[in-house]
Amino acid sequence: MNHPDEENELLSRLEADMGSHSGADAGADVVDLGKARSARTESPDSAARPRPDSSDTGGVDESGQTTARPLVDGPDVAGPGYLGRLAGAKRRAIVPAWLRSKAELKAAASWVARHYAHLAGYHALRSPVYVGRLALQAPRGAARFVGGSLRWIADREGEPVRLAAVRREDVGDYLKLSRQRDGRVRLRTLVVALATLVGTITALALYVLAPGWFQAVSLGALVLALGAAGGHADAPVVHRAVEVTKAPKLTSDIVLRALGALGIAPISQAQAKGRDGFTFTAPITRDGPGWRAEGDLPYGVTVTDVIERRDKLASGLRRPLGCVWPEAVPDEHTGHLVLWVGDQDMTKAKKPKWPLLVSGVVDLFQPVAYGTDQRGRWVEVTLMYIAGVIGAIPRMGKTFLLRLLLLIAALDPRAELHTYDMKGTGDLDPVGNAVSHRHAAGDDDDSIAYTLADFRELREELRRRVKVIRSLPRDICPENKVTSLLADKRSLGLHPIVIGVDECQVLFEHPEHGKEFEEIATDLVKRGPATGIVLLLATQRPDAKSLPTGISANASARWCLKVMGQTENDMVLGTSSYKRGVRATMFAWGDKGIHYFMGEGADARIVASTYVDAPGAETVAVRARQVRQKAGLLTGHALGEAPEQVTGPTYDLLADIVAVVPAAEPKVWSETVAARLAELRPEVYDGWDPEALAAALKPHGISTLQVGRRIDGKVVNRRGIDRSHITTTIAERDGRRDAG
Ligand SMILES: Nc1ncnc2c1ncn2[C@@H]1O[C@H](COP(=O)(O)OP(=O)(O)OP(=O)(O)O)[C@@H](O)[C@H]1O
Repeated sequence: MNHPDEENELLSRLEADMGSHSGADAGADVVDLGKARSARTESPDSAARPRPDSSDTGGVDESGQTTARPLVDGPDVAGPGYLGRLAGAKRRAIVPAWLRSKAELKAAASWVARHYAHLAGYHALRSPVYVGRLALQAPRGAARFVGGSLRWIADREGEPVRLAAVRREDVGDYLKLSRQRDGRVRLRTLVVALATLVGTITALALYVLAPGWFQAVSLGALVLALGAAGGHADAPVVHRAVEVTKAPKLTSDIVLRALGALGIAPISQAQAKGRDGFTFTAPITRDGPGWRAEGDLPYGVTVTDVIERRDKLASGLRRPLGCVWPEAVPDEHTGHLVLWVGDQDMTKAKKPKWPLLVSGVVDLFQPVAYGTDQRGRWVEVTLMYIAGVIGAIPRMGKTFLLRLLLLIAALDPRAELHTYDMKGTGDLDPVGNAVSHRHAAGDDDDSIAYTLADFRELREELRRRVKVIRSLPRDICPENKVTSLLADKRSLGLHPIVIGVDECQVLFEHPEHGKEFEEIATDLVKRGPATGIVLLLATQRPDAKSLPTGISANASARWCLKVMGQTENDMVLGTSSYKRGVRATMFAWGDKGIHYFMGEGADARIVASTYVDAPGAETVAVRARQVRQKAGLLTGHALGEAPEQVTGPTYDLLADIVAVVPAAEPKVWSETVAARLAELRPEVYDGWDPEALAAALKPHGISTLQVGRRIDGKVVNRRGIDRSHITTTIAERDGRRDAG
């Protein structure tokens, strides 16, 4: 039988052959595939070699000239040489990863110890019941023993053969067998007589000589042995103490059976023809608490096709869905499948304890463990230099994940936290109230105003930081970004700022301030990471409205729990993630906290975030607060201080002027502008006169000028503004900002 790749190669050669003839008689060639195949089978590598005869390398055209057929297959020597192959070879780890992990070994050892301690306790408690049951079964055991011995003496096992000889009326055989039986019976009778004698003497000796306890033990052992012999197969005396989860060994047959059941045509067709439909490239091995199989799918089948049918794969493997994790290997071809089958469902498997739950602080510039992968190994995240997006359908663990990340941030005493729980259920309160510089919960007007004021402050802070970084000497700030050392220098004010917003769509969809929130958040996402400002946005409705594309496209860290469709998936995980097989749609409803994590240029990984409930979060936050208190780094909301800007929010004067002066009015008197501004935002502009406006415009480099207006036929000159000056200044400012 030909291998599929050989067949494909053959077909492409035939196509090439047909193509070469097409000039003379296009489409007229009839190719006998059967013959061609058998020719191919006879000479397996002949197709790859250019053949010398002219009929194969070309043809003869009408003018009698030989036409050279372009050779598509190279000469014999193909591919890298020995050294090249060695350089490109993939070395398997000498010590498997799971053996290198001390934590994993420790966990395994303690599981084994606890398992046997449980067994011992369970059976010790039930041992009197076991003894009673065995004693009850002992008479039956004794009867079986006597009956069995008598049958043995009488050579009952030979009886069927003797009867067969009788039926055949074969006198010779019968006599031979009878003689043999007589000899056997004599010998066995002797053995039994001797054993009975020895047994009786031993019993008598024990009765006379042995101490009482020894007699009791011996009698007990005899009764138990007879009890065990008298048992029924369907009524075991000793019951199971542990229902061991049946995690059968993953074999190649099981993998092939499961792949064959996926309904992927090329695999099914190959298997129907007696081939495997999957080529294992490495032996199936233990990998952490599970099995790992690796190999190539048939041509044209991608790992994505398998991931899409994860539920069918689980059915084929006869394992729970949470145990079955097909994955693509990023630097391999798209048909290279790694199948990891865990012993236990990922959601149910016991997770290691999060070390930060009980002790320790964090350096946000360093990676910090926040979850575990399918194999139970820690997955780390570096919260600095990122802008992150968390997306999921409701109730999958989005808020818990955001809170977990904020707890990590809280444990770096330098980090200034701004926490916004727009859902308003108080999920972020443990962090917010303990350590946050700014914190609000709910989507009422006060919370929105508070958040807006803070966002405006953050925008100013971002601008300040950009200037500070630009002004720092190269040797101190070589990469033009905040480093851990720079963050330590309090005089520079470049400490990490971590902003977490749950249900961020509330901000971006706000009828009045939505655009401004979007503008500031986009700026923070784009320029924040380098300046030490980290924005983490969580939403349960990842679409273009709730997560503006300027933000979702620029986020460098993405966490995607279960979502329902391709659009949401790609919105959170990045364009064409779904196509590449990174599909958070495959998570089951019960996969709470399980998500795809993509960050820091790394490929998507499946992670189960550490479960820290509200009391746990409170404990960690209290510890974080104590550390901050000691370092004198507790500020703002955590100290009970109200922000200064809430009652008098900062504003964008230039944008406001453009809003109130339409393009049809190129030049307007200052008093008109002031009146319109006061109408737009009375809390800010009420009481402004032309002088106040002129003073406010001065820092922007804009001065007022004489504007003449015809009133009652006379030209009246007053101070005013030229709208084009305002728009030019805005364009310059925004241009600089974008460029920055
Ligand atoms: N890492 C986790 N491991 C196990 N269970 C979790 C995990 N994270 C969250 N859960 C469970 O999922 C539930 C929902 O979590 P959470 O409130 O974070 O969801 P959500 O996506 O924010 O929901 P909503 O959209 O309603 O705000 C929690 O009550 C918790 O029991």
